[in-house]
Amino acid sequence: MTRKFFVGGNWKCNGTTEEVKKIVSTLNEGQVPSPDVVVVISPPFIYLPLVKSSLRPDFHVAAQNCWVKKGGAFTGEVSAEMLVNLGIPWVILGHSERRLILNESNEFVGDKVAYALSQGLKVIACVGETLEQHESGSTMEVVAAQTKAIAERVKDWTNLVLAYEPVWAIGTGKVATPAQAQEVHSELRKWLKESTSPEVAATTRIIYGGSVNAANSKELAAQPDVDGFLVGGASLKPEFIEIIKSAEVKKNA
Ligand SMILES: O=C[C@H](O)COP(=O)(O)O
Repeated sequence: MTRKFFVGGNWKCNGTTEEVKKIVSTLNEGQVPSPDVVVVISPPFIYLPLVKSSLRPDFHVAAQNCWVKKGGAFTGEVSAEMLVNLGIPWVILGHSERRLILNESNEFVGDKVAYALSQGLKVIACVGETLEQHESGSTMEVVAAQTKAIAERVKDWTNLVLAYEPVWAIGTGKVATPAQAQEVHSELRKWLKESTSPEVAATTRIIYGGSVNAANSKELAAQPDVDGFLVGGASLKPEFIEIIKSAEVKKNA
């Protein structure tokens, strides 16, 4: 069963209009093996229309969050319906920066994932352990609990990509080794097989995020259970094109 390589660029809360135009122009000029890789660019909400209208058509756009249910009197929120209305196909949910800084619980993230999928959005759902949890050996326990909250609410995993992002590797320059990433991805796939179905386990893409750059992406991509990346800092730089090209490693695998 082939899982199409997936590379997401999460711009987080970065960029001015001028910078956004520059990054998009670099992306538009990049030579990438597009039929073999799904590329999804996730700018802040305010730049979604600009990026959507100027980005090359073979790359897709994602929001970085959406509200947990139908819109209404929820000041400051953006609903899944609004994203659909704007023609935004993807949304990132459960990023550790939201789980930890904004106290989004496993259940809340699970509810968001289920609602966004029900509205027709495709979801990149993030899971991952903190440094403390990593050092105490509870990585799988944490990641399984986060994934369980999603699995309890979602039956159809077709439009769901899981991003394993160890918090200790995010923005720190301290990337998980290929072996560490492979171990968690493989355990997570095993968990999916036992807790959902063999088909979901075989077809769901599990992508890695945390200090991915052009220098480490090929070795990470070579791991059998690493189906792509969610890239933060490096997605704002021209090297993002090189990271996308690491999809080539899968062809030769
Ligand atoms: O969503 C992306 C991750 O948080 C990784 O960020 P980073 O590549 O800057 O470490």
